[in-house]
Amino acid sequence: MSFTTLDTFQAILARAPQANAQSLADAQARNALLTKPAGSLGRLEDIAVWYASWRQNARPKIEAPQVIVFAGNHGVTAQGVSAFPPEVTVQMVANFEQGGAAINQLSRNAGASLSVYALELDRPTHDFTDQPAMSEQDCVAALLVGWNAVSEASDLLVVGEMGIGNTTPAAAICNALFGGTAADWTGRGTGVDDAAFQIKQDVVAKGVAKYADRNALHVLAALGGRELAAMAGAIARARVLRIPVVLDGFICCAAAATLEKAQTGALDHCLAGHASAESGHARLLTSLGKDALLDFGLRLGEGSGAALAIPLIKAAVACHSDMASFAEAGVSEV
Ligand SMILES: O=C(O)c1ccc[n+]([C@@H]2O[C@H](COP(=O)([O-])O)[C@@H](O)[C@H]2O)c1
Ligand SMILES: Cc1cc2nc[nH]c2cc1C
Repeated sequence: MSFTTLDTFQAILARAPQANAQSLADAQARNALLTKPAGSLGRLEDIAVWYASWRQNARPKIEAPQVIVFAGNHGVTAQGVSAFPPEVTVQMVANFEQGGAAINQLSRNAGASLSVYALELDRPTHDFTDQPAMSEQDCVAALLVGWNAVSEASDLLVVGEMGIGNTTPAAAICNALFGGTAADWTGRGTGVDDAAFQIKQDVVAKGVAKYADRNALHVLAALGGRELAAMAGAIARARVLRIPVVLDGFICCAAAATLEKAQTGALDHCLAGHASAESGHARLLTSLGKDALLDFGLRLGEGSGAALAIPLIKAAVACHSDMASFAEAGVSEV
């Protein structure tokens, strides 16, 4: 299964598998037998049952989490919307490859594999205040990088990104998809000063005025970037493979939102790993109906907040699958 146009990609979303109702019921039944007062593991119980329903297994394990970081460059940086120069994207890719970035440590800590895909860094997207950031063909190519990056052997997926300037396309996508004003969705990203922050809001408003009337996947092409499209492609492939996904911060969730807008329920296999400090992320999580697992004030990207949540999800599944029942342990029930 693959695709060559945004329409055929959208058709894949429409046919994607749902959670398995029988595994959900079986996991709920198992949860009720475990040696703990009913409900005493709180959200850990909900996470484990949800995970079981996607894996079609009432007693699942997490043994092969995968973290994938996609990197892209953005023509819109010419407008002065980031606190850092665009060369930092390729420099950070080298840092990922040398093991020196936060995501290297967080992936290792979580027992996850890490792979990095640099998407045509020497060919930035177009400045969307001038013309669509990507052609349909460019967007499909980036979606396919993400689609093909997901390992069939993975049992939990984190997608992250690196791209100087990419909080601007993320804000523009959110504004186009969910309405409101540019100020509702625009934050300070890597830490822009007041003057650049004003420019950034104007840039977002300009892009939204041009392209907000398009359907969600065409909004991704016109206002997004290659690493955002690659994240969307990977999240969609994970759905087809029944691999649960942990969403990261503002940019990751903006990319994911294009799937949800294209096909309601397209993110049912996803948890929100954390609430980013980027203003706009809280509103985005509310719009997506997701409640973040962690709220640690992170605003790094790279998949860092989602990777930090992997051990929590592993803990939930370990309790669910490996605890003894009251009968097995000889513990009296009420
Ligand atoms: O994940 C987030 O919520 C997040 C919030 C702010 C910044 N970032 C990271 O910072 C970069 C984008 O910031 P900016 O200011 O260049 O648009 C990009 O590499 C992201 O990974 C990430
Ligand atoms: C140094 C640096 C590291 C990053 N990681 C993700 N986005 C980033 C942005 C900068 C500027």
